[in-house]
Amino acid sequence: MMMESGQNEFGGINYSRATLQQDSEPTTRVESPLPLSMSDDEYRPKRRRVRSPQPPKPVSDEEDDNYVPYVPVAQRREEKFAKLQSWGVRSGRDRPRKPQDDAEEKEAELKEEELRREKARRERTLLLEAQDVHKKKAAEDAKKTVEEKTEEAEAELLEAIKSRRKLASDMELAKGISYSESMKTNWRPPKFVRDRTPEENDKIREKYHILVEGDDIPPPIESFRDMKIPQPIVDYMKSKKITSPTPIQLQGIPAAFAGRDIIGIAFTGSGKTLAFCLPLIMTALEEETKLPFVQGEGPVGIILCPSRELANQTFENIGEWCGALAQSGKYPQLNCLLCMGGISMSEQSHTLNKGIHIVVATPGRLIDMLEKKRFNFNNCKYLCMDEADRMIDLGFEDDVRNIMSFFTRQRQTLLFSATMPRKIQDFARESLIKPVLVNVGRAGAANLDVLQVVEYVKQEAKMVYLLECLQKTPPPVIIFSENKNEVDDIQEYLLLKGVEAVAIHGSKTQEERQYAIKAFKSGAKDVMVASGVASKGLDFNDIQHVIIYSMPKEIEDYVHQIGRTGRSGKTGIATTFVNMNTPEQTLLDLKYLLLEAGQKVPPFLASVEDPRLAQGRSVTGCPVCGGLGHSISNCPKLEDTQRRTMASHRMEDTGGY
Ligand SMILES: Nc1ncnc2c1ncn2[C@@H]1O[C@H](COP(=O)(O)OP(=O)(O)OP(=O)(O)O)[C@@H](O)[C@H]1O
Repeated sequence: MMMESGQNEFGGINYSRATLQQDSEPTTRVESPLPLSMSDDEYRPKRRRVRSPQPPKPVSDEEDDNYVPYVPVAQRREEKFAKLQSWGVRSGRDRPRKPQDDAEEKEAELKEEELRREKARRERTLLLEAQDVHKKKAAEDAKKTVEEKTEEAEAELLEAIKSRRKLASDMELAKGISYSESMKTNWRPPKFVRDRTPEENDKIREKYHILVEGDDIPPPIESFRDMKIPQPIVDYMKSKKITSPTPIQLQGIPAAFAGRDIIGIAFTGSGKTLAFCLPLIMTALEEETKLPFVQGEGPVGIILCPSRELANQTFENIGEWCGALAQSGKYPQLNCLLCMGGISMSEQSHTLNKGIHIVVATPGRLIDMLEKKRFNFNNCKYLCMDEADRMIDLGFEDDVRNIMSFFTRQRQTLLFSATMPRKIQDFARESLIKPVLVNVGRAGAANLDVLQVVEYVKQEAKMVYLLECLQKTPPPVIIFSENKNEVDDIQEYLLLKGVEAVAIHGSKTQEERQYAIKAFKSGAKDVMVASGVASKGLDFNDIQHVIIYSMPKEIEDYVHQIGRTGRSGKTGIATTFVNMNTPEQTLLDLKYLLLEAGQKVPPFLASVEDPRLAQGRSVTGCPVCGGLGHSISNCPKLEDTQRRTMASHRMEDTGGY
């Protein structure tokens, strides 16, 4: 049915935006929206008002109604003069002039002239001043070095990408809820520690190369016993050769016990897991001791991990420590739930049917469980993110905010990683409450216990050379490749050559992934070929050798990959294959990382020149990815983020296809 514009099918008026605007702004011409199928030429609005018989003028209704024809000024003056004459009013023109009138008129004219000149003078001065400012700025710009100009441009770029929302739930952001004080706990350091002077504390930190930032930083404590950790856990750790805390633990654990939000950065294999799990176990123990949990209660805290493998590993660690507590007979049993894709929750119904103290989760499954109300966060007060830079970066940021929205009270937030670029650190600092930053070594630096060997291997020679390379050390060995198909090809080749190899990558089923990890961890298989999945946080026993078959674009990934060896004070080797397919910038990142770690730089890598040095610029780490070989303007991670963002916008624009 054809309808008149402005009318709906029931004869009523359609209050489109256009009509509403016309009502409120009668003098403004408003374009009516065109029906999608019509062009401008086709569209002739039908009006309900009766038109005048005159031909339409090319103006809008309002102009039409109020139209006053233009009369030149001179003509208007003449008409006014004629009108006054007809009323018998004598104008100045025919009135006899007195000398006094002439003087007054002259004076007025002079004044007017003076005012006009003054105005012109002022305008000229303003113009000159503006020109002066412009010239000065141009001169200043000309004086700036290329370095200064580039730095300015990069600062602008950094500022532009900084504009992300605070890491808090939408509700907290909307209601402007922000907490100013850290969480209160009952834990106190022993008296001899409390009595230390700040200088004494600094000396201890210096001894362990611990850098700290923040207000009222809790003191470092050099023994687990002095941290007041329950004896059964201390004994259990001893059985695992964990006798004294590592640097991240001796500063991180007291800070977490004191209820502080933490940004914890320490190299791969330095014991971060214990640093964030122990405080949660202690909190859960305290709550359980006060009032035992029953079905439907808990959790007290959650640990978020970016991958299923890492979640599973952390869950197993917590299970062992809680088991040690319960087996002592002196402490209650604490229940921990693993919440991740790929496992059925019915498998864990025995835990769900009791009170839950701790949840270890990947974001997606956790959100799903919370939405289904399988448990809630009414009593949850501890949120830790492992590999936090990965969690905050890219895809997981919104999931994390979503998870935060299930908290109904203040929480203690802890972020841990071996790599934490400045951009993420700044962002985290803004989002946490009075955070303590604990930094052991440069964020993103390689573990010094890993001997890094970089070899030039032609693309076509890689596979054959791999076999030779495997001879460098006894097993276990991990081989990393960036490409899933390549992972499969390498495994197939090794199997053909009689090497016991398993493979793991994102396209494998959960069972296949679990089988591969189990077989490798138990020593049943000598070699694991992996894509990025296995690089972050996985703790395999005594890996002797990591072979990086294809160098990752992002240097952070390289740091995590070589970090699968040389863990908990042991040494290991990492061999990396590069060739002319490796981007120059990646090579430069690698070169600086080797130099920083005091490793041998092979001649072909040493010859890669840094264009920034030719421009007279200094070498500073990229704030987005921490790479030392490039600046923010050509950061591969930023490019990747932008590509993904654009792709997701395109998906949204096309309704997800
Ligand atoms: N105080 C300690 N003394 C000796 N070994 C320890 C100590 N704390 C932890 N470990 C052991 O060190 C290994 C590495 O620990 P963990 O996995 O926590 O490292 P990480 O810092 O999280 O590494 P990544 O950054 O790769 O995740 C583990 O096997 C752990 O049992």
